Amino acid sequence: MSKSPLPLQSVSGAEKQVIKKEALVKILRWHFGYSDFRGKQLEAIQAVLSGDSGRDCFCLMPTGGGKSMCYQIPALAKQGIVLVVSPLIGEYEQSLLNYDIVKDYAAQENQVMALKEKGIAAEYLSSTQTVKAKNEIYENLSSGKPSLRLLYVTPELIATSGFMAKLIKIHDRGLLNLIAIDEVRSYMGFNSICECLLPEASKPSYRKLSSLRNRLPSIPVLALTATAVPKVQEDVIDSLCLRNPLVLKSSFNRPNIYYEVRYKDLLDDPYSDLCNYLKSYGNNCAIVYCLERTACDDLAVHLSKNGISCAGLNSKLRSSVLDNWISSKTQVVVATVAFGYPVACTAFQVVILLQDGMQGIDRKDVRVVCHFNIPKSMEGFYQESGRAGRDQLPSRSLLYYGEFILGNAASKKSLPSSLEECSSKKSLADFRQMIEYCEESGCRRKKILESFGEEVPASLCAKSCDACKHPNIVSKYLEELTSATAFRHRNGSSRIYTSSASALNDEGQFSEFWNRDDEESGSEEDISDSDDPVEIVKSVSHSSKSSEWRINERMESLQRAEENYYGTENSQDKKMSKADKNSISETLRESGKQRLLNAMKQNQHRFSNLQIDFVTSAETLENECHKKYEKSGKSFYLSQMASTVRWLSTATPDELTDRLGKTANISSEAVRPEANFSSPSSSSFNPVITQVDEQKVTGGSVKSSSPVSQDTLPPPILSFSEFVNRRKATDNQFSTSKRPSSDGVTRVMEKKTKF
Ligand SMILES: Nc1ncnc2c1ncn2[C@@H]1O[C@H](COP(=O)(O)OP(=O)(O)OP(=O)(O)O)[C@@H](O)[C@H]1O
Ligand SMILES: [Mg+2]
Repeated sequence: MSKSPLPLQSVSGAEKQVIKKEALVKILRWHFGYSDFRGKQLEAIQAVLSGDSGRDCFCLMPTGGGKSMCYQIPALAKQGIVLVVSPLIGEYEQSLLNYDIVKDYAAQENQVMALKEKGIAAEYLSSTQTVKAKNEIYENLSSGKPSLRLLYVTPELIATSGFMAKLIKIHDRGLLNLIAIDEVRSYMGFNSICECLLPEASKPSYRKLSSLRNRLPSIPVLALTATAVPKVQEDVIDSLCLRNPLVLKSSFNRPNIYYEVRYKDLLDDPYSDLCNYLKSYGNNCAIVYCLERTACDDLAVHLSKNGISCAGLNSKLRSSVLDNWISSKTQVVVATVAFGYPVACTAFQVVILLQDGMQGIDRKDVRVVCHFNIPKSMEGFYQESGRAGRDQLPSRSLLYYGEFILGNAASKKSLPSSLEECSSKKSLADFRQMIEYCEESGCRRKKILESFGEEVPASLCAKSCDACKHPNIVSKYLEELTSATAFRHRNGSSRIYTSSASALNDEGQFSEFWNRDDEESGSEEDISDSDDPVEIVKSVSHSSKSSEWRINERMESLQRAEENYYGTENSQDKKMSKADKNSISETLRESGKQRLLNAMKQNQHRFSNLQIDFVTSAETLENECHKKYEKSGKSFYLSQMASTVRWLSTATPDELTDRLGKTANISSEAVRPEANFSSPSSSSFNPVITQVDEQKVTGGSVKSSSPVSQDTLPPPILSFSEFVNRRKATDNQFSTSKRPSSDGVTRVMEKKTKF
């Protein structure tokens, strides 16, 4: 299917300066079949086509807003070529960070294919193309009358002298119309984070984009981005040397997306919750983002088991998975989330594709985008959730909020400290916005838009987020979450997870889940929100003054939560009057034990050398959860059970032994050295829980299944305040300079501590 461009004279308006709307709409209809321009498209197009040499333009439009059209129409409205620069990781960053980078760039390929299908002459130049294909493109460019209208290139190519020389030749022949720099945020985000560490000689190629302006001063530059916080906007204009650009900013509001957060801690089983959610959307298409590679795999298994057709993405499967997805054969794609910027997106091959590739892949009917883990930044979240509803039809963004990780010094490798500091500051601030999005009441949409500097009334949302639609329910969840957090602190667990070498799971990845040992040994100086040790290296800071305030804030809020908890403990009588309503039936307890037992069996490969009685151990852990319920209510019990099940999926044998030991003072049947329970035929896998009665633990430890009697209480576990104070004391012993007495947090802790 080939369409010849419309005769050019029909687009020249009577006024020489601006091409008339009607002429441009004609082109739009002829080539793309759309009846009119959207948002600021027309203004952008008219700006770059205005006058003799066009005007620079910086166009901020939401994901799916139709940015591509802003350079595709100019390419068809004027003889000559539009050069489109799309982001790709540079060689220098590759070698610096030693990442395994996927070099081909699906977005470019995809756009070019779509244009060709419409009969528009477009090509891309990338390292994945054959020499023959590249030569054909160059031949076309140097021919008397090139047929090419759009040429997509990477910033790396722009930076090469060979390509620049060719470009100048094209320009000198009067054939270069416009330079469009798409997804410009990617360069600038990277710039902001990492620029400080790059030696001058190795400045990445995106920095050399400014040379386009110097070498080709008469060609208008159109910069486009879907997300740009005000600071980034300034960066873009400066770095690209835009001259008096027309800045066009559309609202980032995506009115057709309903935003919702679900709290993992309050869910019985987030996996089934997600399955049910996706099922309720029938055969519609969805994307699920995960933090960890293993979580992707787990989720893919869960979804498949539940009859949801899905595919995880990895480098080998990538093309076929995407093909299937684009052609609607696969309903759900489970994807690993990226850090938000290309440099950090490359730990897994799939990520580049997701972050950048997905941007160009124009599947419009994604109805649900789910984040199974908290994204690293609002920008990333916006981009990813923005994959939903590009056809403007009602769609949903669902975020499962759970725990996050504090990385400690042990996880830091050998990145230059300047990088750590730069990336840490930025990532902490970014991450904080996401926590606020999840943990604060109030309109979610407003929070998203405010993070991009847009002031909007809450009424804008029109009840299309959970906080606006069900404010009471959301407040209740948040209250429960706060109490659960405090309660778990009282009982030795935390929603903040310190990560260290021991928190690495079998595959060398960081667990999302709490590690009790780490809490005592870990440093609270660093926050990492990464799924990969290499990423963590980048996202944490050694000296990390920048992260300290975050930690301080976090500690204070946890301490407040803890105090709330003790406050409510005093009014326990009042609470207990609701006991009936809150009561946990024996059936629920039995099913809880079964769940724990199943979780142990599922993870038996990790515990096979640990000679423990799974049935008794499950009972012990359930008792622990039940004991907590007695104090605080059913939701705590459910929350504890859910998090224990999740914890079992990542706990190391030592951690399990330790927890069982702490919980039940076990020295007896819960850990039986003589028994080998690694075989499925072993009696330890007998699922009949009632038999546990015969295996009661004696000798001062667990004596009965439930309820736990006073004399079987586990050894006391430090409260959060005790923990902080003990840390403080230890730190003071080592060095007074490490935690000076002027430390605001320490003083706050001292003042507030009740112990
Ligand atoms: N004026 C228009 N009328 C109707 N549909 C349009 C119009 N302009 C663009 N579209 C369609 O909207 C969809 C999104 O466009 P496009 O891919 O250019 O968005 P984008 O802003 O580049 O998004 P992203 O940030 O995800 O790359 C495409 O299918 C495109 O064909
Ligand atoms: Mg785009």
